[in-house]
Amino acid sequence: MDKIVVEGGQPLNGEVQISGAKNAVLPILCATLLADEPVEISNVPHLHDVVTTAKLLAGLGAGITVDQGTIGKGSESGVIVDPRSVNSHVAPYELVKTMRASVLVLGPLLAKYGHAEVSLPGGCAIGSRPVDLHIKGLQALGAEISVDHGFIKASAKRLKGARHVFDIVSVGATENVLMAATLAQGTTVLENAAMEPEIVDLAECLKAMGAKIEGAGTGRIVIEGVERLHGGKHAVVADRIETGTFLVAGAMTGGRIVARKTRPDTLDAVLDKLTEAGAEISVDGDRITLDMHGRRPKAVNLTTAPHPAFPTDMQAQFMAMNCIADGVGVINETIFENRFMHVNELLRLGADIRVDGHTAVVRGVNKLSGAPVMATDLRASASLILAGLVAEGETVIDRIYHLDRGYENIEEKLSGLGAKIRRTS
Ligand SMILES: CC(=O)N[C@H]1[C@@H](OP(=O)(O)OP(=O)(O)OC[C@H]2O[C@@H](n3ccc(=O)[nH]c3=O)[C@H](O)[C@@H]2O)O[C@H](CO)[C@@H](O)[C@@H]1O
Ligand SMILES: C=C(OP(=O)(O)O)C(=O)O
Repeated sequence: MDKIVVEGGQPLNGEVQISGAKNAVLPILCATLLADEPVEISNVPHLHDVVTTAKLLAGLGAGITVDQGTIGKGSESGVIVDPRSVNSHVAPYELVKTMRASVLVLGPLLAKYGHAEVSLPGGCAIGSRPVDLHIKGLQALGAEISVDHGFIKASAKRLKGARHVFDIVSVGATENVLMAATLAQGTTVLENAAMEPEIVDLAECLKAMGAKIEGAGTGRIVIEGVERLHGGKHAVVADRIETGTFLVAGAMTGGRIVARKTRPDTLDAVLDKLTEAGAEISVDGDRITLDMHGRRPKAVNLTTAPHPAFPTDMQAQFMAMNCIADGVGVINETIFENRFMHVNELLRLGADIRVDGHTAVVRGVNKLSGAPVMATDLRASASLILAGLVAEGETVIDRIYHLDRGYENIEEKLSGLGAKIRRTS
């Protein structure tokens, strides 16, 4: 099994190109099922989760063409999905269990073909992650849904537009119901919808396919159903979590990082916290420059909450920063019940962290010391790399397959900024 070895102590300096967002490309690939013609997606990051989604779509019968020439090189890598040959409506356990976002084929299959069977995704390291809100939202549009032998079985002649209020804000449930509503009869109004930039990007792609959507990016999305969606082209939005991860790497190491081809307007809460930590941040078009001028970061308090508040997907990385910051930082995780799996591993590197329920109190120490650690989930893996970048000696991170789900070429990108990092098998 591959491991990542990081030798700490180098301040990071230089430019890094940000990839397309994992959390945008996955729903967008699922949305292509709604079309009657091929859909061309560009700025597709080369990630394990993208490969899994492509396998899932291919398993349903869709034609997938990958631009092998450019994918993974950070240029305009692309995927064309031709949904005309779809002949199965079943998402099997083998694929869904490895990637929860597979449940996002439920809404599109149901809306387009009137029938879908999708394996229940089950829990994962960060929490139980039920899909009841997805089911309730689709039922509000008239779907008949049962959960049987571990599968969600959904059917409907044609979905009907309705007003639906989500009990709590859910990114995935908003996406599933939004996609389904594009082909429903009549108007759907989604209240208490998630406002994440990835929802906006999905809506942009759907609109390029002929969908009629207003209000994406607000808590109220209005969708006027259409008879059919055509083919289209869409470029995936930049990954705000990848951007934030590299900026934290710059802040922790006292360096200067330029993140380019990103979307600064999607990162308000993260940039505010980095400024609070003492970073000088400047924004110029699609570039963000972070300069620590060699300073040690100051500890920050933060509470995760739905967008536009501080993202849970950046919590572990900021915890790593607080570990070596000046002062005490209090971190409240309000989205997932078990998203402190990285704490025990950070403790192995010499961090001082106390956890009480959903709160972690992190006292900054003068130095961390390298040790073997184990990645438990995607962002936990990123936090361990960040900690390794400032730890004395070598940090060896095991189970890095989590990392490959969501970061494109992370070793190459960090090496390009001066980090001493390598992958071993
Ligand atoms: C592929 C993708 O885009 N993943 C992101 C998405 O996950 P995901 O879409 O799974 O996260 P949700 O926004 O749905 O989850 C928010 C909260 O709602 C709960 N919930 C959700 C659905 C449901 O039916 N019932 C229910 O109780 C969850 O357990 C969680 O406590 O948003 C999360 C929150 O920003 C991010 O951390 C993930 O990176
Ligand atoms: C939790 C995450 O992803 P997923 O929902 O795909 O597990 C993440 O991107 O941090």
